Amino acid sequence: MKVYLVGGYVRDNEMNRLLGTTITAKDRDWVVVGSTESEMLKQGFNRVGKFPVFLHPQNKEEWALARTEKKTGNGYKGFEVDFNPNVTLEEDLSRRDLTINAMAQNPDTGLIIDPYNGKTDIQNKILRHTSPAFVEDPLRVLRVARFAARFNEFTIAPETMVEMQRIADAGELEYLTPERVSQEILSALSEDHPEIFFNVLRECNALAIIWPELNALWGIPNPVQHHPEICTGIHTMMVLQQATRLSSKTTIRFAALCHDLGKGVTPKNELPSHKRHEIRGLPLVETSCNRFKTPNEYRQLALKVCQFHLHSHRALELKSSTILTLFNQLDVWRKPQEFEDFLITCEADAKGRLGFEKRAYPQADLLHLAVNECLKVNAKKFVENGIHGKLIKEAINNERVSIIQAIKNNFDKPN
Ligand SMILES: Nc1ccn([C@@H]2O[C@H](COP(=O)(O)OP(=O)(O)OP(=O)(O)O)[C@@H](O)[C@H]2O)c(=O)n1
Repeated sequence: MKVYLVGGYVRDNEMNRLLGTTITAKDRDWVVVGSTESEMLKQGFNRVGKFPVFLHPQNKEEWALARTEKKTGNGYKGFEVDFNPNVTLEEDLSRRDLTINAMAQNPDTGLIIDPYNGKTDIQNKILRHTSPAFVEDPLRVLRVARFAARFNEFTIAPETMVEMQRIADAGELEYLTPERVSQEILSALSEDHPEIFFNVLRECNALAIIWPELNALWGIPNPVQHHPEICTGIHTMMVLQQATRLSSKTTIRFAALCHDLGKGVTPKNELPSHKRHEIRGLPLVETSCNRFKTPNEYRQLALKVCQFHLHSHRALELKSSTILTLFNQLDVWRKPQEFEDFLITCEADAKGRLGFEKRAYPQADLLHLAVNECLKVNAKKFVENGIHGKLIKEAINNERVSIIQAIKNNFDKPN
């Protein structure tokens, strides 16, 4: 039997060598040629997962028998896998998604085995599918989009884009499980250019299937004075970029994507105005979160940003009592960190507009300061002064409103 390093580990190291990048290569994956399941088990490997994949008994690295795959049904599940010991390294590499992911390395000599010219594609910064087997796994449409978001200087080969469109148009993406789609989306959100992920999915007609509520935003106009970029889809991508610049949290980036979903359902006769889009957006955020089974913190932040982002933008003009109501609605007393994330997302919304990128967002400073000062007010002082029952809450609220008013007085109104 022979073993080779494969996949992301080889790709990342070759990128560093050929392009001078400094990617920390992830865990090592191995492919085993000329062996069998029983031989692997005899050597102490443990079998994991559905495919002939094993874990090394000591270091727990993944070792997989070389295999070929043939599609037998729709979507991701219908596969016939052949892992007989005669499957060659080249055959195994040919079933892999992209040429840059289809290289192997001999661990003894360091030699790179590169039958599909992955090195050349790295040098030319091209994401190119390895073989016709690409279409056999629809998840690859999302993977390519994710790699485009990660390696943002790379372009997708035109012939690969054609294959991606073909997969989307054939309805194959509908067979992907929500878990796999969600995993790809959340991991794309942690890349440096997540907006590229969504733009690529749009380009190959996949976004309409994967996330129709988001896709609906392209072509929906906004009033030009607030949105020189006009299109809500373009605006949303700009907000995502700003959110990415301001924070590494994927919850914030997800909320940025969801904040204007309501604009996609504004009645045509009301355009380009979007009254009540914050409320109209709420069920669409819920639908999106249900579909992707997002963890609760994603849903909570996205709903709050969707409903209250305009309140944040208008903070300098709002009455102090309205600001206090906003704080109560946002539950800032119990969730101060979520409130910070809310403010960052609102700032991203304000800056994610053509020509507005460098504008200050004093609203966040005001609200941030106001919450911190309001948090210092507690019942103790009022109890000591003989106030009881319901009146305590009222006294706390009154004091908080006065504090907010004093802070507002110190803030300049925007021009
Ligand atoms: N749908 C898939 C998933 C994986 N692979 C192959 O399996 C390897 C390992 O997959 P995985 O660990 O999921 O991804 P990586 O390419 O290592 O990328 P990442 O850094 O995102 O984990 C890939 O390089 C690729 O050769 C594939 O061809 N098609």
